[in-house]
Amino acid sequence: MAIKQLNKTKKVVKAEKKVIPPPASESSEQESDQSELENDAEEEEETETATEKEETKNENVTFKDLGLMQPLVDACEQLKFKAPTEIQKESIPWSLQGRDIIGLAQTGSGKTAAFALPILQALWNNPSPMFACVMAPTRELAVQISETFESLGSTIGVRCVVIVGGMDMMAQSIALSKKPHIIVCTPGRLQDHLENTKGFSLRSLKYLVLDEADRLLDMDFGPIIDQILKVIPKERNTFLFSATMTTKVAKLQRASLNNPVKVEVATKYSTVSTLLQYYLFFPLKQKDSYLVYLLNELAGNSTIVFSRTCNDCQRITLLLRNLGFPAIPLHGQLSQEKRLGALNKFKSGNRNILIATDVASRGLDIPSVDIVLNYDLPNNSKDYIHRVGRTARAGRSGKSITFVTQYDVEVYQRIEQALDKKLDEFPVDKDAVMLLQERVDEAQRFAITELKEQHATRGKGGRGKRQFNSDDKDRDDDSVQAGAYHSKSGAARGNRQGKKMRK
Ligand SMILES: Nc1ncnc2c1ncn2[C@@H]1O[C@H](COP(=O)(O)OP(=O)(O)OP(=O)(O)O)[C@@H](O)[C@H]1O
Repeated sequence: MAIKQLNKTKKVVKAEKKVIPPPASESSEQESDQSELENDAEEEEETETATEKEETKNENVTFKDLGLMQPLVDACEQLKFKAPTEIQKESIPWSLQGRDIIGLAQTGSGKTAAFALPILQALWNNPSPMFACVMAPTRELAVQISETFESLGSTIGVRCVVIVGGMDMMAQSIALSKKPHIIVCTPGRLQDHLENTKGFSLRSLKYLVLDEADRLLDMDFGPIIDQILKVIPKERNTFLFSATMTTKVAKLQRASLNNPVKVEVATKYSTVSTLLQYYLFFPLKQKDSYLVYLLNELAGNSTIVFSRTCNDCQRITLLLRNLGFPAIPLHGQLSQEKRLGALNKFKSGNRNILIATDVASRGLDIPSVDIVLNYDLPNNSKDYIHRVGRTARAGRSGKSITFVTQYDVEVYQRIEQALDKKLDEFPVDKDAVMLLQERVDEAQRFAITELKEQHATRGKGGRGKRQFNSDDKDRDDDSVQAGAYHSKSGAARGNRQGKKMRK
């Protein structure tokens, strides 16, 4: 194979190279996981230096040229995919040749179809139940991947099932007994079925995909993946895809790849050129005022606000609703039904402000997202890349604004370092922000009282002991969207309905 030297800029590249050296010890693996969280820069040093690349020769490649059969070419056309994206161009021919793939490409660059299309073609050529298993780190992402398989495979009658936590085990067991072709799952629930569902096994599996592979191979999921890998055939194809692929040998070792082709369509922490990234620096005590100011300024845009914890997510939602913003929360302490409901409302435009934890940071494809606000800084550069990647997808434009307080400077500088660029400060009218402070403080006090009430309800062990279910339901109705929010905790709040912040 013709090979050229790695080009550090955003070039389409191709590589063929055995990347799996001998196993590392468990302890060194844990250390490396830890250091990855603590310092992204360290990982950079471990990037393989010998990776060999080749530039794309033909810019006008079609889906047909990649070797895809006509029904799949037709499906792409139906989805209005005019031409393959770079990662599709570079990986699909290898996948069709039966190679294992490590695929790295920017957020929103079409990685899902890059792994789904060759699997669907292989399924067509050799149909069998339990043909492929796709794992994803979040339930919402699993649902979305399944939808992609179904739309791309509609012309060949593919049958998919989604196996994720928070949903009824029995209904899933029944769905599995119907022998679907493709299982899209989160690892924990799949393991649960492998252990407890009679008659279910993955012994005939031909393809395993780890989407957001670096996340799936980390400390949280890794041990479960290890267990699953023990009970699936070694003779299979394995695809790893992510926008921030790990280069840690011990992690890649975990996936038991067989002489994989590494396809990189981006440098490690690159973001798309259509994404405009900004930061805002201010004292911590003004954080909520800045948030409210920005949401006012950016009213009409579809916005995701990322917070660090479920509690913060819930508090910010209540605060914004008290001020008349159509905000909806998405975090791991909501019931699964609520999570999917929130996502659907946001996707459909029914609510245009989603307040989310990192449960929404990876993989979710919501074309209409205009703005990502990092209310709290992400833990590391990888999470930053995935969060801001919820906008500016598939060639569209988008903006991200990251809040930086006096306590965040070090982490923020590490992110800038990883991005290898200095971001611009987002222009604001500071006097206008100051004018908001009093009303925001007041709304904040109400939000905190309300949050305490929610916690008290949960503590009593009623429905959804661990979840923000019932109270949240009260909030999440159309009257809230209209800003006509009525307080349970005092008439005073009702009087504030008129004080809407939105222009
Ligand atoms: N060839 C194509 N032409 C046009 N649009 C495409 C093409 N392939 C995929 N898309 C669309 O691009 C969007 C992003 O794709 P996808 O969700 O697979 O991105 P991704 O690379 O997996 O992103 P992330 O890293 O955030 O998970 C989707 O809406 C998808 O339908």
